[in-house]
Amino acid sequence: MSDLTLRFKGQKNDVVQGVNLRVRRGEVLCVVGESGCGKSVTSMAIMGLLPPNSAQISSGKMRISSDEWDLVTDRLPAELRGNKIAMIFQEPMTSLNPAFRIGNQIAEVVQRHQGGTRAASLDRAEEMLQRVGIANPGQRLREYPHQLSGGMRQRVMIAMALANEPQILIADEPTTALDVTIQAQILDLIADLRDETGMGTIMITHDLGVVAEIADTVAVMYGGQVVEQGPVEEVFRNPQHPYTIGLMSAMPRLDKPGERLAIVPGTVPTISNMPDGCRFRTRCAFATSYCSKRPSLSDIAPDHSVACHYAPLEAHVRVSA
Ligand SMILES: Nc1ncnc2c1ncn2[C@@H]1O[C@H](COP(=O)(O)OP(=O)(O)OP(=O)(O)O)[C@@H](O)[C@H]1O
Repeated sequence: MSDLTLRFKGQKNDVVQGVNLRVRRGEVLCVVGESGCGKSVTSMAIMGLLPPNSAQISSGKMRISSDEWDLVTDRLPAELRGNKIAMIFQEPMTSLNPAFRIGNQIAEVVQRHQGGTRAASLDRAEEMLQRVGIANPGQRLREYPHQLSGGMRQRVMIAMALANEPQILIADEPTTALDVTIQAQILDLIADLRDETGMGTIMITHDLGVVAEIADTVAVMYGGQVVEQGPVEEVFRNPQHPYTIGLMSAMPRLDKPGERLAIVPGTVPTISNMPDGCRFRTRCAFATSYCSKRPSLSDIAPDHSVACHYAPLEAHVRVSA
């Protein structure tokens, strides 16, 4: 996705500004940042799920292999949704309809994209339930969402999202509401499916433990902008944007998954109070008047880019950040 910029009606600032995200086949890109930094809005824009009467997209293009569309004028084409790109949410009931048996819901999605008989789609639904680790899938097919536990509903939603082997999976905080054991199982499942099918995954999370466990690349968002992006080991080892350095300074240890982002001093300005230029400058210990000019995301190493006029930061600055 390139150059996504959007605002909500009545706001004088963009809530997402010039965001580029790229995920390759078989890779997991984790998008991290404090609450309200625009992670979910970005994924909803990709999926064409923002309310058209209140969200105004002023630029943005999507490309999945040879399919390209303009997010300003076009919504995600229905033939690609669920087929080339699928999304799972924190709350599975966003995707599941309480009134229908889960087998019928998965089969419906399969038949819509692959055609074939009802019986074949139900077979595929059963296979997918098995694949996501649900015991007695033949029996579960006939149950309604409310008959399943939260963890099972999450698996059903994943089964449904992956039934047509999408090339891109967007997962918005898929494990936040789950207990640690189920969380680990779901992450393993996503990693297995990525390895098996080569899908690219964009995972939105607050949890640096999840990032350390599953990400190949990471994009750090602040105030609706990507401020740093790169391979996960590189960004963890050598963070360069003062915001990323702040997040990492109280970095949870990799053996303690489940810890949330560190608190960076200060609060994110509201959209109407966002400063011009670098949006982090009101919280940045190193800001100068030059920072009222917006820094572009520039490479400081292969594949590692940072939106800061002063990157790469001198070592002594990074120690005191
Ligand atoms: N429909 C809407 N109308 C107006 N403002 C909205 C709407 N949806 C989201 N916003 C605002 O857009 C900003 C970005 O929200 P978003 O949900 O993308 O943040 P986030 O980074 O995903 O946060 P969280 O981690 O808490 O989910 C927030 O300030 C939010 O209040």
